[in-house]
Amino acid sequence: MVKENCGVVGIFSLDGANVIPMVIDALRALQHRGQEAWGIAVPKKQPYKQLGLVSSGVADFDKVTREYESSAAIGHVRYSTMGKSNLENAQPLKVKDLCVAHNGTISNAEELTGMVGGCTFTPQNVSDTLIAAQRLVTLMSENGKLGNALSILKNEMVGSFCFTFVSDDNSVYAARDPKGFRPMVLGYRKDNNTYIVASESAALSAMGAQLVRDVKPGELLKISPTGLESEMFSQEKKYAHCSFEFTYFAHPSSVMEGSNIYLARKRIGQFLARKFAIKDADIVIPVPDSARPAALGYAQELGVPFEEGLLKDRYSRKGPLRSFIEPHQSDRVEINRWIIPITQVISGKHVVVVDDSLVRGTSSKAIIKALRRAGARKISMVITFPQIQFPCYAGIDFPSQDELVTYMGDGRKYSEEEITEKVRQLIGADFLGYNDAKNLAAAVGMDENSMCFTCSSGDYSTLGIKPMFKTRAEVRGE
Ligand SMILES: O=P(O)(O)OC[C@H]1O[C@H](OP(=O)(O)OP(=O)(O)O)[C@H](O)[C@@H]1O
Ligand SMILES: NC(=O)CC[C@H](N)C(=O)O
Ligand code: SF4
Ligand SMILES: [Mg+2]
Repeated sequence: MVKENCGVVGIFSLDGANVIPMVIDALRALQHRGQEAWGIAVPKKQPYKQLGLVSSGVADFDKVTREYESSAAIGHVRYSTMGKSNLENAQPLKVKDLCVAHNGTISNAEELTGMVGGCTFTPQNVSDTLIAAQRLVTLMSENGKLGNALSILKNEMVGSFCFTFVSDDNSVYAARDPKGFRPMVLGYRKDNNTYIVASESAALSAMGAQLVRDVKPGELLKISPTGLESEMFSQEKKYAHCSFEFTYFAHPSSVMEGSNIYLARKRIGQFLARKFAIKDADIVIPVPDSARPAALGYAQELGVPFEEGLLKDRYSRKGPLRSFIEPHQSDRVEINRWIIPITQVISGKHVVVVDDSLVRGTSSKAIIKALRRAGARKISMVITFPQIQFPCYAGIDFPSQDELVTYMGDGRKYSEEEITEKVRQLIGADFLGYNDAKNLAAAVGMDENSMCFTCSSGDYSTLGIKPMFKTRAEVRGE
């Protein structure tokens, strides 16, 4: 029942400008966070929603801009986590007079359905966002304000959220969960006196807005005709910013918790080269696209030539898409099948191939096969994220152990080294090395204890649970 990482945006213009074109630009800039569906909501209307990429709706942009004209709006790009990847579950969702866009996972949505009533839970039909929104609206009718409702919901729910809301009374709200699992920033555009809240600063750059700051974990922002207001609905001090954002999810141009993602990835590569100094390598190549900055950092640190040895086929059916966030395994395989090696770069060489993560192993299996076909003499693979052995319940789409490449399934306890060796054999590399949490946090320049590493450590204390691992079939009903 757990996968996530959508992109959310909320915009309010104090000068009364029509913010719809800005929402569209922001959603396009957040496309890497969700490629299944997108939508926009304004006060007093049902949300506008479409399946597919934002760019595929280009023919309707003018019409949407006219028909949904508003100085207050929210938007969403979806990477489905609970509930089918269909139009009904696409976001924003509307409950009474509140529209909501959600990045995150409410992993105990099943439990919460008991509190909202009228909903029969099955992993196929439930949308955690809808359950959370229904619960919030109920809590608001009992307790008055959104801040009060969030301070209750945070104790009832397990998981993570960054919400943007637009209400029929013409206000935009944004809230970030108390641990700050998912990213969220506040921006401002001077020329039309407009505040923007978005998952990443890439969305601000896309519309010529300035980054003001990160939204604080546990903070609720309200933007209305009287301006910007902030209140804290939680006083939590121990944060758990998702470390996976820094290696894979976020856009390289974004600034997150004060660090630019491209530069952070380059440093992660440099630090990884100190951990695995493969001095007899002939070339260093990235797995396109997200590992590029890390591979560059790795190569520069080691003094080994950086080359582009693999290219994504951007003309194939799913060519421009990210494979990992596709909902179906067949599409993940298809995207990786069309990564083309350059034989003249690879042939006869000891290649260090750098990737940002090894989760289900779909990508590495395909990549190493392609490098062998292109005549690589030796293949060493280094991964900028630590070994993933445990499901994520706070943000990314691997809700079960059985879908992970590290899962051995025989009930025996394996050491990290033994698992690395098994995975190495499975993907067909000559060497496999994973980063570790300490090295990764040091490269980003953050305190390791303020970051989430649950999927590698198995320590679920930040979520306050001791999970009973389920299979993907049980969790997703697939
Ligand atoms: O082990 P896996 O389950 O295959 O997942 C990890 C791979 O998937 C991601 O790439 P993706 O194809 O999503 O796109 P990108 O690198 O171009 O962003 C990630 O960068 C790894 O390459
Ligand atoms: N990726 C997300 O953050 C998804 C939000 C929500 N859980 C959904 O399934 O739609
Ligand atoms: S468990 Fe892993 S993927 Fe999930 S939020 Fe934590 S670091 Fe990110
Ligand atoms: Mg990749």
